[in-house]
Amino acid sequence: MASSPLLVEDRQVPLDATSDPPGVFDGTTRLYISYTCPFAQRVWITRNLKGLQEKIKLVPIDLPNRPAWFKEKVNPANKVPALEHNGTIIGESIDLIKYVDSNFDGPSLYPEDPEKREFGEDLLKYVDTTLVKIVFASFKGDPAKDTASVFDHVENALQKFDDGPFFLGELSLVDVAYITFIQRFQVFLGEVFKYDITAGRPKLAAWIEEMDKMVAYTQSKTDSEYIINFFKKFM
Ligand SMILES: N[C@@H](CCC(=O)N[C@@H](CS)C(=O)NCC(=O)O)C(=O)O
Repeated sequence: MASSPLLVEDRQVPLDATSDPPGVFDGTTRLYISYTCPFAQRVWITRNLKGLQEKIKLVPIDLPNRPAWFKEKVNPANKVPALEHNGTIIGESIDLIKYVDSNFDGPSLYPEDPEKREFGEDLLKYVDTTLVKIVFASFKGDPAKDTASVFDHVENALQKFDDGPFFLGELSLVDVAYITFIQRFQVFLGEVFKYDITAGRPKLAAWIEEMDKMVAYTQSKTDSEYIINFFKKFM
């Protein structure tokens, strides 16, 4: 299992419409994020887990008041996460966590075992195409009922490999891809709907507990109050 580096970084003030751009394409590797974006958080955690705090510079952006140069010079899609590396910009969080894992030093976050890799690919597809969509849609309905199939899917997936508490046994990119949304859904559904997503799901409860031991992840968390207020817009 990859160990979490102990380095906890101070948060910088996000760049906004009044900020000058960094020296884009000057050879520095930069990860553009928003501190509150669950997609960007996946890449941030991957960078931390691999111990790349010195090699990949974090550039937080104030998305609601983002600088014009972000779209013009950095990411034409105008979204975070975006990674500036070797003269190019790469986006899309799932592609990016794989890219960072394969193209930088640090412990590997994807097992070699073909069975685990195949299962991992299915799970990496499922999270954004199914889980996130169904849970968001449930905010307008009855989450305890409407989300049962997806959280049961997660519970069952966590039972497949018994050589560790993580989706593929050992810690991998799959855990990183899921935790940023699962944490938010746990907070929001618990607070607003009084629905505990871990009730009757011991593997899910144990997995969240295990993830909470990793400073590479915990230092990237968004606070509960922000999550609750933001997700209320989707009700
Ligand atoms: N599919 C993308 C989604 C990225 C995304 O939607 N990022 C949001 C912030 S959480 C964003 O940049 N939104 C800005 C906008 O859409 O204008 C990924 O996985 O990276």
